[in-house]
Amino acid sequence: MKFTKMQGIGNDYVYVDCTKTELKNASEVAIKVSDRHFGIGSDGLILIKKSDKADFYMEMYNADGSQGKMCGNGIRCVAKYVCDNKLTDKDEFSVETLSGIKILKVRKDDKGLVSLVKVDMGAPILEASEIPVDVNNLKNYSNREDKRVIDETIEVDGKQYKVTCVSMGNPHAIVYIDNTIDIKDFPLEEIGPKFECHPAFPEKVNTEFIQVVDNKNLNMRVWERGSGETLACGTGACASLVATNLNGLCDSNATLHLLGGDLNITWDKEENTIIMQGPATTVFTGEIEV
Ligand SMILES: N[C@H](CCC[C@H](N)C(=O)O)C(=O)O
Repeated sequence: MKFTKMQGIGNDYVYVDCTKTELKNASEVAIKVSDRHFGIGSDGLILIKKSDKADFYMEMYNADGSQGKMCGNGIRCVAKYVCDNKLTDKDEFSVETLSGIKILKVRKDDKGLVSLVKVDMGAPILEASEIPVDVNNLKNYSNREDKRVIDETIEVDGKQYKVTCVSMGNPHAIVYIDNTIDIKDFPLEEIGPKFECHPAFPEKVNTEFIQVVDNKNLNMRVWERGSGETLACGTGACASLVATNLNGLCDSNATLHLLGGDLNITWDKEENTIIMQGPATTVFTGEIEV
């Protein structure tokens, strides 16, 4: 199998061009190639396919073989792949995902290669049942009229946390940590998995831990459903901007500072859509027996 290894601010995936050939057992292949010792090493596998509703189709798998419905860092790399490999000559095009069709705009460098990608990530989903969140497994859910989950209480491993939940086509729980600690010292490996599999999240959850630096800058670490800690999560950055704005802690545009780099996120309230802008990088190409 020919592949291209790419990363979006350190969130790295193995990309396979399936516009002409099909890949069987993608879930098993995702587990194999993601292994950082016995495989290529990645946060998962992304297949680029033809679509009859958009210019391309992105099929995404986490490192544990589970299929993801949307991947923000991944879709930026899909945009770079299809342009740099001349699968399209457009600078603006659409990519179908399990969470709907996304519109992407690329910026190219002086060699004609994509350096920056702007993605219209669509509207944030805030109603508990659509995220989904089972509010019966939150502590004293406030029974908001709008059925949202904003600054509610969740008990994880006997400790209570305030949580705000947002879907960007995939579920996210956002938790705020105070600025007295260095975010790198937060015990993510211990707490992340307990959020991921908490009964409040029937489809599991991606969990972002946020420090509010000021109303234009947020520090973020993330424990991803199906992949564990990643250096960045595009949908998570979008969900975190929305959650933090809903909690009155940041503007509708902010820079998310992740371990792997920065993402600029805007919540266009008029259109009610989230715009994400960030880089996409090709690391190497290769072949592997699968
Ligand atoms: N783990 C996520 C998919 C990858 C999302 C992330 N890598 C991004 O950039 O949005 C899920 O199962 O919902």
